Amino acid sequence: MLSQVLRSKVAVGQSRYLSTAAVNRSKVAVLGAAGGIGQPLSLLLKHSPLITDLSLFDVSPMTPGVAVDLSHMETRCRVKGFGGPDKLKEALQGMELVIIPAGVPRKPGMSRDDLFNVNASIVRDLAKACAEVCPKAIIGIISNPVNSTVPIAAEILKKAGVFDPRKLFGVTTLDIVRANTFIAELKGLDPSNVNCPVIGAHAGITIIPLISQCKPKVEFTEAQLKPLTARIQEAGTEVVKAKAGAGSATLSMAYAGARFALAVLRGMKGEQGVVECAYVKSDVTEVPYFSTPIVLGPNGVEKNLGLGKLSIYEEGLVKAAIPELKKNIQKGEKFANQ
Ligand SMILES: NC(=O)c1ccc[n+]([C@@H]2O[C@H](COP(=O)([O-])OP(=O)(O)OC[C@H]3O[C@@H](n4cnc5c(N)ncnc54)[C@H](O)[C@@H]3O)[C@@H](O)[C@H]2O)c1
Ligand SMILES: O=C(O)C[C@H](O)C(=O)O
Repeated sequence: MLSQVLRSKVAVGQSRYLSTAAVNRSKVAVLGAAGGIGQPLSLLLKHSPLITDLSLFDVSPMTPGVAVDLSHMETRCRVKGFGGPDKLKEALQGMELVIIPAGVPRKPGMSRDDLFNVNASIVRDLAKACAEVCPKAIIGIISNPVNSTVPIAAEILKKAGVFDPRKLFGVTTLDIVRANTFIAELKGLDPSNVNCPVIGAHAGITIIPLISQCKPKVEFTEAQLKPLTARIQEAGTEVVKAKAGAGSATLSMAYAGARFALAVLRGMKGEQGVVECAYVKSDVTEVPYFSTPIVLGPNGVEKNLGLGKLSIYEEGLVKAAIPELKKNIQKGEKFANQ
């Protein structure tokens, strides 16, 4: 069962998961819900007892059809579909958590930054609508380039006077999912028992796996560590190449997006000790947005757990990432304020 797969990573214990589900359930919107990520992500969310109402929005006219399709699943969550730009505000009414996978994906040869020209304005407009209709909602942004789209959304929310740094997240969960999987493959472990923090952000060298902090503890020689780090950093490109022009990761991203959304909901409902790495407003390094492990609480970020103890190799990775990330952030902020 899908919920069991997610549960092993998303819940501390089954009884806690079920009792939380019984008393507290929530309203969640997916913006970009008819897309390659949006559809399987909505499927996984519809499967969760943590959600009462799922609001599916996409500019595509097929969105109401996606909602009707999902609504036949024998789970309690109600699903509504909203297709077309004029339906956006209606879709956002009363939402507590908004997950945004709207936007174009990469083709072979492109960087995530090459998506900026199209996706920046999509995220800007969706953030504007959230600021107006559901200003207290927690927002999780999947749309690339995440390193820049999160600062764009932050600037838009600031302009509207509703920015709460605890409530805006760039979704980097897929990097953790990949790190866990690749480490497990190399060490012959069950990936569902591996937990490797991945910090920084979500593009190339800004993706920084902290293998020295992996649980259970794993040892690699430097000759093994470098290609493993590079594989985690370039895993998105591995999928883009394999899909040969048909898009980027959708199914593993839907899994990761659901893992993230359900963790946020568990934190919102008061469950203690829910931790996910995510790209947030941060003073942990010299750049204003940085991904680190975050304790999730009723208002989103409860506590930033920071970098932890880094190996010398990992310190080098952080140092190399900062100038690139700084440029990505400034580009997003400049766009939003022009
Ligand atoms: N953060 C991550 O780890 C991660 C992982 C994979 C993909 N992504 C990114 O997610 C985005 C979506 O990827 P995909 O494969 O689902 O693409 P897709 O093209 O399959 O789907 C995107 C959907 O967004 C919709 N859309 C476009 N403009 C919109 C708007 N203004 N409002 C609402 N919906 C809109 C489209 O109609 C489409 O249904 C891409 O930018 C991709 O790079 C991020
Ligand atoms: O690689 C991409 O373009 C999509 C996504 O960011 C990923 O990491 O799979």
